[in-house]
Amino acid sequence: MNMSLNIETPKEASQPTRTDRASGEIRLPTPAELRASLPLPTEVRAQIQRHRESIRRVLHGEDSRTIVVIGPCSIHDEVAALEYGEKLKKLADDVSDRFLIIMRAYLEKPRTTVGWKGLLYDPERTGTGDLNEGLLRSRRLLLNLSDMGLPLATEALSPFAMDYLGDLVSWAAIGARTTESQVHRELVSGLPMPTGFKNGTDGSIGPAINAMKSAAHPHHCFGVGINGSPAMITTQGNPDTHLVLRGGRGITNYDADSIREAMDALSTAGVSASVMVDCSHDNARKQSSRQLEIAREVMSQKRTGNRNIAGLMLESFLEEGRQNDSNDLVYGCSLTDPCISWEQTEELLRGL
Ligand SMILES: O=C[C@H](O)[C@H](O)COP(=O)(O)O
Ligand SMILES: C=C(OP(=O)(O)O)C(=O)O
Repeated sequence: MNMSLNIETPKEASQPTRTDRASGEIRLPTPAELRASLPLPTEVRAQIQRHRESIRRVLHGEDSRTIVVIGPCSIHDEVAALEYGEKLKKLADDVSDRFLIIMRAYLEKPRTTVGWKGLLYDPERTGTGDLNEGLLRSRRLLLNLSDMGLPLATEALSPFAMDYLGDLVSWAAIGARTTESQVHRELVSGLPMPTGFKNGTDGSIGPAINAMKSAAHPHHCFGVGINGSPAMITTQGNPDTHLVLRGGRGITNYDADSIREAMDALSTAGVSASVMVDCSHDNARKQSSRQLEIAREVMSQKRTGNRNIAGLMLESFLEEGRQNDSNDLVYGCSLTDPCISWEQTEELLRGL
């Protein structure tokens, strides 16, 4: 029996027939258009390939250094982000014998309910959103940070965003709220960079381990082609994923027993046993300075033999803490989760 569908293509473009609750549609550039207007220079492309390869080597145990994914919880002010990047680059060079430092350049924020969703969605934070401007400003910022020689990390939240920005990213995260989503697992399966899956917001590591298995596989999935048309995307499978322990439901999971348990579960599942500890989020219970003791505790576990601890994640900015959005913002202070200050960051990383 012939099962092929015979769908007649309309000869003339029909009127939009939205019957759902979406009430607005504004054209965006295609990924190819944005990349052409803000191109990645050849030497920066080669540098990003080298960064990704260095991260892979740490994750696969061929380099004994510790990855440190560090930077603001979210970027709301490009000038402050660039100032932070300059300081971080200098520090990264000074401690490069022990640490492979990657800057958090987080442009999308997953929200528990509602809130500002990041520079990519709403660069002026007016609540009206402007993805056209957000795409331009985000890509420009990533280009400027890359130009300093820093490897960059971001959360891959919208399955579309990586087509616009992914060529500038050396390490990606799938957040606690999306680790269980098939769409995100398909996305990671096609990403060219090492990627960490966070444990769920309830603290469970099972969904992250399942995500690693799924993302290692090829998938066929819905996507948007580089020229902007709907496409079936075939992914190759990503062999460079790992677990990120971030605590959950107010319970921490950075202690030696939790890490051992996680490693046992990873090895039973037959996936990479490398873990990264997120010193912030539920591990720090939203108290930024707790990140300092957590980082020290995890590094001491690594020094006393736990070689599978491949990395740390820290939320850090120029100023300590967080602030609510207002007309009178403190320069270099987070608008989302609380961060450690630059002084605390420098003292921690030089001292570890
Ligand atoms: O990392 C930042 C936040 O923890 C995450 O975006 C959730 O934020 P919310 O609970 O304030 O929405
Ligand atoms: C949102 C983040 O983390 P999580 O998914 O662990 O809440 C983050 O790292 O910015």
